[in-house]
Amino acid sequence: MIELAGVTKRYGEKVVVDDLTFTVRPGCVTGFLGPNGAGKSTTMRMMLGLDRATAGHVLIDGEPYARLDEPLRRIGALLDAKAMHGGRSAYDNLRCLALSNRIPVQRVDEVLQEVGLGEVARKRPKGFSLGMGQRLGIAAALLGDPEIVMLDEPVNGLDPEGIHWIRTLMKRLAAEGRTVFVSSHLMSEMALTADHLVVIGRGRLLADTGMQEFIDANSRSFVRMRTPEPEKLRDALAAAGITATENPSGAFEVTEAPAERLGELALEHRVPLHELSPQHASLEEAFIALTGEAAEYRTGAFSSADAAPSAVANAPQTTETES
Ligand SMILES: Nc1ncnc2c1ncn2[C@@H]1O[C@H](COP(=O)(O)OP(=O)(O)OP(=O)(O)O)[C@@H](O)[C@H]1O
Repeated sequence: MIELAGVTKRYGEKVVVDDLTFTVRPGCVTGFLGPNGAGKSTTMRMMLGLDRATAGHVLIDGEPYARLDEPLRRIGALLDAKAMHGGRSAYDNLRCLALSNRIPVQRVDEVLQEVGLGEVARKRPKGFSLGMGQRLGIAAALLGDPEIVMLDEPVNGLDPEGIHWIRTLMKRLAAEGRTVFVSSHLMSEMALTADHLVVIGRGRLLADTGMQEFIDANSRSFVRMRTPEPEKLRDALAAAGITATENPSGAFEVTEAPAERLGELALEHRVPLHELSPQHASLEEAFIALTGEAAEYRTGAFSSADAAPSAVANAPQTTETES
């Protein structure tokens, strides 16, 4: 378990992590999301004692990282896959890590096999592809067989097979009762992997909630209807007291009634339908709706007005400007 209480990090005048309090629990995959520059890596570095918090504290299974006995056996992390010594073989990199952390050296072969680098164990990481480097970083994180695994953007550079592999690995680690904390910008991947989400924007906590609850709370579900006789559908809906919005392509969007009720209503009024489809928002839509205002760097293509109305209404206030 990882517990953060009031964790704040300032660089000069700039507050990059602002009073974060949340707990990462065992037995599930917790996704850590936030726009570029939100403070995710800084938070992870503070969890590992690599950066000192300006205020507040982080506890790893009840203790600060610095006080952990044999820390690699408690928490394994991938923060920067390029941190390996490029001139030393993959095997030697991990062997040094094992020896300095009193981890049996045979574990090196086990983890290299596990991440699919068994055949290149004697090769130097400087010749590795981005994906191979990520796998080696993950091998290092798993070396001590830790109860807590923390991965910063682990799918960076991985091909589809590699992405599938890391997803399966994280789910297995969580199913074994371990604590898995992972950051990623790939929303579709996160939606498939994480059970729980912690979302930050400009260093502040925006959400700490289950995956489905997050999507439900930050997006709008509706039923889309298309008909060649819009006048008739308008009348039928109005007669039933149901409000619909019509989008520029001519489709009707209804939030007030389920698809079953709308289908029956159309039948009753003899309105031909070309489409009757419930629409559920994706994690990506919910994420953009929640973090749009908090994004430090974004293109002009998105404004909060593009977000679903209910999504904007549900988002916490994040309108203060950065110092
Ligand atoms: N050593 C430092 N000195 C000053 N500012 C820093 C330092 N490290 C990070 N920052 C700033 O802190 C903010 C948060 O950075 P951080 O890398 O933690 O964000 P992130 O959420 O991981 O971003 P990304 O998704 O782009 O990796 C950024 O504005 C960054 O410029």
